[in-house]
Amino acid sequence: MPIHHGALLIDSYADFQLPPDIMEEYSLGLIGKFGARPTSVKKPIFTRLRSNIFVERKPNRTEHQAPCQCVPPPDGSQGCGEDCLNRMLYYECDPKSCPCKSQCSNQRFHRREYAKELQIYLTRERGWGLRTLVDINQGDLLTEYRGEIISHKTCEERMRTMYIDQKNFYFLDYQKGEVVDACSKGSEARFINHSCDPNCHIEKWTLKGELAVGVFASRHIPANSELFYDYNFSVFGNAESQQICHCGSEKCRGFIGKKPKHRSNRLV
Ligand SMILES: C[S@@+](CC[C@H](N)C(=O)[O-])C[C@H]1O[C@@H](n2cnc3c(N)ncnc32)[C@H](O)[C@@H]1O
Repeated sequence: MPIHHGALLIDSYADFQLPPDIMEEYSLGLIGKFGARPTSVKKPIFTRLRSNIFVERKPNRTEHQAPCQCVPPPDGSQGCGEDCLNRMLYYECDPKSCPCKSQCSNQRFHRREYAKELQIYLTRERGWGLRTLVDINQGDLLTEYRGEIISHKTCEERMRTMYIDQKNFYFLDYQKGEVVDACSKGSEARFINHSCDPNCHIEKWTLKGELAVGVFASRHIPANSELFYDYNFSVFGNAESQQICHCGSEKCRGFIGKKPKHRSNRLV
């Protein structure tokens, strides 16, 4: 480019929109502005993933999901509602074969219909948390919990080595024998804290032969509320190291997650 043209561009103003990926990271506060924090507190560092990484095996890739038997509503409204066979079984419809075509409402992960205005911010007693800046309706998909898919054996190994000094844990059960590890690579869902009276819950949906782990609103969530789900999944570490819960709800059980039954070092 001729040098004088560069100078012209620098001096001129033009509206532009950031690419969707960068815009998403900007609105989460991962770049530029960031939810309120003292200057001494560092931004959490992690690699943001757009899909899970399968560390020890190849992902299943089933291209075709059996079509449901829904009929597209003749008035053009959304199809594949509550009585869609795929929806009832927690399968997303295949965009190529769903009879409702563009009217299908059962492709939320595929279409990335996540909450638009989530923000990572520093809480008082729970470290970083995730909140919504807008009202959320009951049943809405908020975000997807992504990370590295590893076996329980690798998870235990990582806990003994890589994560030995970790105070925060970012694991979620994926399927039998496997865990989503969002410690160093994941999505904003890794910042969702535990509550004994949560406003969100986890649902696992099947999409092209693999699971998508979604965080859904369990009730109406007003703007500026922190998001929580119940970490009722696995026990990490031993009884002595079990973490005290600061969810602040009247139903608080005192500890995060399930109470360990015995005092060995174990996962699950
Ligand atoms: C998945 S991370 C959530 C994000 C984390 N707060 C952070 O700063 O990155 C889980 C960790 O957050 C903290 N945490 C989550 N819920 C909590 C709660 N109700 N009370 C106290 N700490 C909590 C615990 O240290 C837990 O191991």
